[in-house]
This record gives sequence, C-alpha cells and structure tokens, in this order.
Amino acid sequence: MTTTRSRNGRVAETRGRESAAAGRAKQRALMIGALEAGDDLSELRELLRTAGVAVVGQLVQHRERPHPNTYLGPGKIEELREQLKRSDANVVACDDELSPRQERNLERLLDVPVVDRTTVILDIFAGHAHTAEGKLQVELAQLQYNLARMRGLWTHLERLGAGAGAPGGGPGIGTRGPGESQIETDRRLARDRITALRRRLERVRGSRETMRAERARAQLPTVALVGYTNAGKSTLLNRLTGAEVGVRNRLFHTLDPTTRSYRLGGRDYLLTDTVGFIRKLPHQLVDAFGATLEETRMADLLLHVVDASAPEEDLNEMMSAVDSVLGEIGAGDQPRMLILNKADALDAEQRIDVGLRHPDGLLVSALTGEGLDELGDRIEEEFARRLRDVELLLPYREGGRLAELHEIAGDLVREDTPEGVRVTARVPATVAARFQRYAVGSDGAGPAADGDRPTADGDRPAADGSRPA
Ligand SMILES: Nc1nc2c(ncn2[C@@H]2O[C@H](COP(=O)(O)OP(=O)(O)OP(=O)(O)O)[C@@H](O)[C@H]2O)c(=O)[nH]1
Ligand SMILES: [Mg+2]
Repeated sequence: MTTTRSRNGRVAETRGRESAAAGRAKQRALMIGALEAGDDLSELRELLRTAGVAVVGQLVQHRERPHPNTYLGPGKIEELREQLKRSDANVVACDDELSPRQERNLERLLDVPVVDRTTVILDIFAGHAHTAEGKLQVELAQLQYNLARMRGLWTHLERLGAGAGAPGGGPGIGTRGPGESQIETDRRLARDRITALRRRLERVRGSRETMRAERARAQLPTVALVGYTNAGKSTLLNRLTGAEVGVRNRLFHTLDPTTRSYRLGGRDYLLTDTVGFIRKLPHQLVDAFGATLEETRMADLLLHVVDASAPEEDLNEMMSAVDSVLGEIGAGDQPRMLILNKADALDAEQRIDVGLRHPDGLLVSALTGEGLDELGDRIEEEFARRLRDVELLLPYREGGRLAELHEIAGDLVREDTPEGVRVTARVPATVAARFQRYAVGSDGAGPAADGDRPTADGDRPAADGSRPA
C-alpha cells in the first residue's frame, strides 16, 4: 500500500484491490466538468475511487454555466468524442447533476453510458448502508431520482425499439405504443415501490423515535460529530470512546449514525458519529436521510470536524458546504465547536497559519491523540455553562431516582439524613426541572420551564421523565 499526496493535500492510499469495488472495477471513467476557474475534478475522482470506478482521463471546460442541452458546448463534445475513441473508457462521469435532457443527449452523442455526480453518490450510499433504515433510505432516494428521469426506461425502450426494427437506438417510430405503455407500467411500479418504502421507513423510524425518547429520558448530554466526509469523525469517535467504528480513507464511509457513551470528568456523555457531508449533496439524500440527520438536530453540542491539512480554499469550501447542509436540516443554530483535525499532518508553519485563520478552532489529531484533553475540557466547559446546582432531598424509597441522578450528574455530594438522602449535584437545566419536586430551598431547581409539578406529600411521583398532564 503506497501513500500519495493528492493535489488537494489529502492523503490518499493506493490499494491494489478493493474487495467491495472488485466487482465494479471493470468500469473505467472519463470525467467531464464545466468548472469555474480554480476548480478541478479531484473530488469527483475521489467519489469514483470510492465507488470502485477507475479514472482514465478527463475533459474540463471553463464556462459560466453548463450548456442547457448537452452540458458541454458543441466544440467540447467533439473533443470528448475524439478522446473517448482514444481512451478505453466505458463510461463518462459528470461532475454535476445532469438534467434528464442533458443526460439523454450526452448518451446519444457519446454512445457510452453517462453517470452524473448524484448517481455516483447514490451508488456509494447504496454500498455503504448497513442498517435496515439506511438501506431503505438509499433505495428510496435512488428510486425517486430514477423516476424523475426515467433512467433505465430509455434503454428498455431502445430494446423494444430494436425489436420493432427502429434504427439507430432511441425511441424511433413504431416504438410509441409499447414504449409508452411500458413507461406507464414502470412508473406505476416505481411509485408503488416508493409508497411501500415510505411506509416501511415510517415503521423503522417509529422504533428509532422510541430509542431516542429513552435516551432523552436518561438526559445524558449529547454531542454529535459533524463534518465533511473523510474529515476524521469516526476516527475521533473511536479515539475518544474506545469504540471501533469503521474508518477508511473513503468518502461516505459512515452512513448510519453510531452513538457511544463517552465519560468525561465523572460524567457520561453520548457521542454520535454522523454521515459525512459533501458539496452538492443530492437533495434526494438530504430528504431520505432526514431522520438520520435528526440526530444532529437533537444534539446539545455539535463538533464540526474539519481536515485542517486540506488547502485553505478546499477547507473553506468544505466548511461552507457543511454550514449549508446544517442549515437545510434545521441544525444551523445548534451550539457548535470547530475541531481542526489531522494536526499531525501539519508542519509548524501550517499550524500557525491555520490557527490564525480559525482562531476559534481547536487543533487536534484523532490519530495521535494530540489536543484531545483540551477538547475534553472544552466540552466540559460548554456543558458546565448550562448546568445548574441543585440541592435535593430524596426519600429512601426513591432509590432508583438517586441512581438515575448519579448517572446523570456523575460526581455528587450525598449525606444521609433521617428524612432521606440529601444530595448536592450539578445537572443540566432540564434535569433540574425534573427533580424539582425534591428540591430543598427555593433556588433548588429554579423556575422550571417544563418540569414536573411537585406532587402532594406522600404521592408517588409520576413515571420517570413524564411531563405533567
Ligand atoms: N493524518 C491523520 N489522518 C487522520 C486523522 N483522523 C482521521 N484520519 C484519516 O482520515 C481518513 C478518514 O477518516 P474517517 O474517520 O473515516 O473520516 P470520517 O469523517 O468518519 O469520514 P466519513 O465517514 O466518510 O464521513 C482515514 O484514512 C483516517 O485514518 C488524523 O488526525 N490525522
Ligand atoms: Mg465516518
């Protein structure tokens, strides 16, 4: 395994063979892109590599906007046809999402299958989804994307057309009748399948809601790792919690959120790894993964992990891509901390430079562990600001409540009295509200926003975490 440094500064490993990709390695792509000045196709190259497709060449056109009918202009299309003849590419991969019309026209002009960025990303997601929910989400996204552009139906039509004697491929004369009804049938089948998938997703999500509700009841502070794909989120989760979440120098390695508990200063936190973001993330995916991304919205704190070893321009672009996805999923206003990861890959000068550019960021290395103590301290500080001191008197028969409090508060001071256990602890405001009925003195839990009302003496308190009716 050799390690090379790609133009964008990320470390890329060149592996001999990739078992997951082996089946598809027969695909050799020629990349095309209508780019703004300064842009290149390195990210599409990474995506294709992740999808197990070899890249055998590229053609770039610098233009303000892609050609509405053919993506590239007529001159470039001619060039592309020539280049295709010379190369052994058997697929053309486009850096942008293509409109159905652009895709169809390109395939006709080039006589090879054309895939766009969205298709590649969907394909990677399909290969990486492991949980039932993840698989359903990807299939739904793929179906919706294909339905919108009737992909596959055209080749289907061509087959029908060929049978009917239409020359030159494409839906020629004589294919209309059967073709149209075929489209209708396929569409109906796709729609039925979409409906079925949605229903199943709802059921899966139902159980997920239950799990989340349980966790919410435990009231452990939740921290979510978010960031561009390949930034090192899973590595960081593993390093901090001793978990063994798969880490690969591949895009979108993690699709299903993984939550682990993370002990810090005598207190348990929940740390959640999330799916990586990317520029131009297909909308179907943002929708399909909405529930997964909800983990992000529910978190008390987001750690925005970035690859600090990426060149400045790339880093800024990746950060703003993350910003916009967070905004789209309604997590734009969550408390956030910037984590500049991969410090080990920076020299002294680069460290100073990145520190100056991101003064609020914390330089760490998930690989060597550098900066992680400081990270722990910052997380503690962040939560400490939201903690409240409570002084409670818990009757002896409420032993379960004491255990619960112990789990949440970590360190607490207890003293046995004839009436019960007297406890002093620092807990999140929501927890303080929930324990208010046991508060000693008036500033025990403060003005509870949504806490339980104190119950009459001798009453059994309501079930854990339940809200007042
Ligand atoms: N040099 C260096 N490499 C790192 C560090 N952290 C992670 N990496 C590498 O970066 C690559 C991606 O790491 P992951 O942890 O899988 O990244 P991720 O953010 O979870 O990626 P997705 O799951 O695709 O979103 C792997 O090759 C890691 O070994 C670090 O601190 N330093
Ligand atoms: Mg990951």
